[in-house]
Amino acid sequence: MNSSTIASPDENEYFETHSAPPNLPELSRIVQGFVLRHHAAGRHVVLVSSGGTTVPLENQTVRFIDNFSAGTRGATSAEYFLEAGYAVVFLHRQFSLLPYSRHYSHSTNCFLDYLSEWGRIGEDGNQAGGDVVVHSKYRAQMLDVLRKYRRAKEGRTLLLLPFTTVTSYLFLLREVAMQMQMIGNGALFYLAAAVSDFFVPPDRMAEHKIQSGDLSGAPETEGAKPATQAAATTKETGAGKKLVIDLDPVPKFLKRLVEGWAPEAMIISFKLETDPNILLYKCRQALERYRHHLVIGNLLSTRKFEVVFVDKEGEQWIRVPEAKDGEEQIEIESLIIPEVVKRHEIVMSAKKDGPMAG
Ligand SMILES: CC(C)(COP(=O)(O)O)[C@@H](O)C(=O)NCCC(=O)N[C@@H](CSSC[C@H](N)C(=O)O)C(=O)O
Repeated sequence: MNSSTIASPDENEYFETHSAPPNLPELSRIVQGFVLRHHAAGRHVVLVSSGGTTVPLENQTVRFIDNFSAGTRGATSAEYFLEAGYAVVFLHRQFSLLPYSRHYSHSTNCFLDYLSEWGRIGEDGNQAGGDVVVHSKYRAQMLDVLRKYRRAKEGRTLLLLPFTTVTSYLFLLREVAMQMQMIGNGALFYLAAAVSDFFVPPDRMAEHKIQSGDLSGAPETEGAKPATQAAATTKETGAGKKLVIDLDPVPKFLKRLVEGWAPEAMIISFKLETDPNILLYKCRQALERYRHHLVIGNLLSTRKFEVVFVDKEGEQWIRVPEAKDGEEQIEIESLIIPEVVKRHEIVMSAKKDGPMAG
C-alpha cells in the first residue's frame, strides 16, 4: 500500500509542496535492511521519536520556531527498549540527547570532569605515557553504560535517524512506517517527539532573513517575495517594528499513521500539557480522534516523576517516588517501558489468537 492511496488532500498537498530530505532514498534502503534483519531474527522493532521539530520562518533560515524537548524521554526509553530485546529506530532531533551518550553529552559538568588524569601526548601524537583514568566514583556507572552501548553497537540493534524541521520529521516518519509495514503488529511506534502543530507554507515563506531594521534606502533584493505575501513579516507600529506571523496547521499526521502508514502496528503517542486540569481530557480527545492504542500524558513540570497511560479501558498513573537523600532518582522510563512492552505483547497475542484462531 503506498501512502498516497490513503492520504487526505492536506497531507498530499503537504508532501507535494515540500522537499523530502535529499538522502531519503538511501535512508529508506538502510531502514528496510534494518527492519528485515531484525524481523528475520524474531526481534520486534520500535520506532522511538525524540526531540522537538523546528518550523523555519525563512527559506534561508535564520529564525525558526522550535518545540520544547531535550530528548530525555526518547533517549532513555530507547535504552530500556533495547534492554527489553527490541531493535530501535531512533528518529531524533539532530544534536538532542542520544541513548547511552546522554549520560555524559549534555550534563552540566563537562565530560572531562569524569576523568582524573590525562596521559601525556607526545609530539608525534603517540601516547607518551600514563593513561586516561575515570574517577573511581564514576567507573561502575560508566562501565555499565559502555557495555550496553557496545552491545547495541555490535548487535546493530540501534539505528539513528536525525531530523531538524517538521518536514524532515514527517518524511522520515512516513518512510520508516512504510518499511515497517512488513512486520505487522510486531512494529511499535512510541512517539515522544514534540512535533510542530503550525508551519509556514512554502508559497508564503520569505526567501531572505526577515529584516528588523529599516530597508528604505537599501538596493532591491533579487527574486525576493514581496514582504506582504510572507507569513512572517515585520509591521510598523507606534511602538516600532512588530514581527507578525501567520502560520497554517500541520496536517494531523497521527491520523495518517494510524489509518494508512502503519495500519497493523501498535501506536503510542505522548500528550504534553502544562495545565493539569486538561491533561486527561486532551489525552482522551487524542485517543478518540486518532483511534490508536495508547496516549501517554505528561505535564511539563512533572514529566520526570509521573505519566498517565490513557487507553479505551481508562487511565493508569505511573509515578516514581522522590529519591531519598544520596539515592539515585529512579528513571520513570524504567517503569514506563516494561508496561508498554506488556501491552504490546497483549496486542500481538490478540492478533495471533484473533477471531479466526482456535
Ligand atoms: C517532550 C516530552 C515532554 C519529553 O521531554 P524531554 O524528555 O525533554 O524530551 C515528551 O514526554 C512528550 O510529551 N512528547 C510529546 C509532545 C507533543 O508535542 N505531543 C503532541 C502530540 S504528538 S504531535 C501530534 C500532531 N500535533 C497531530 O495532532 O497529529 C501534543 O501534545 O499535541
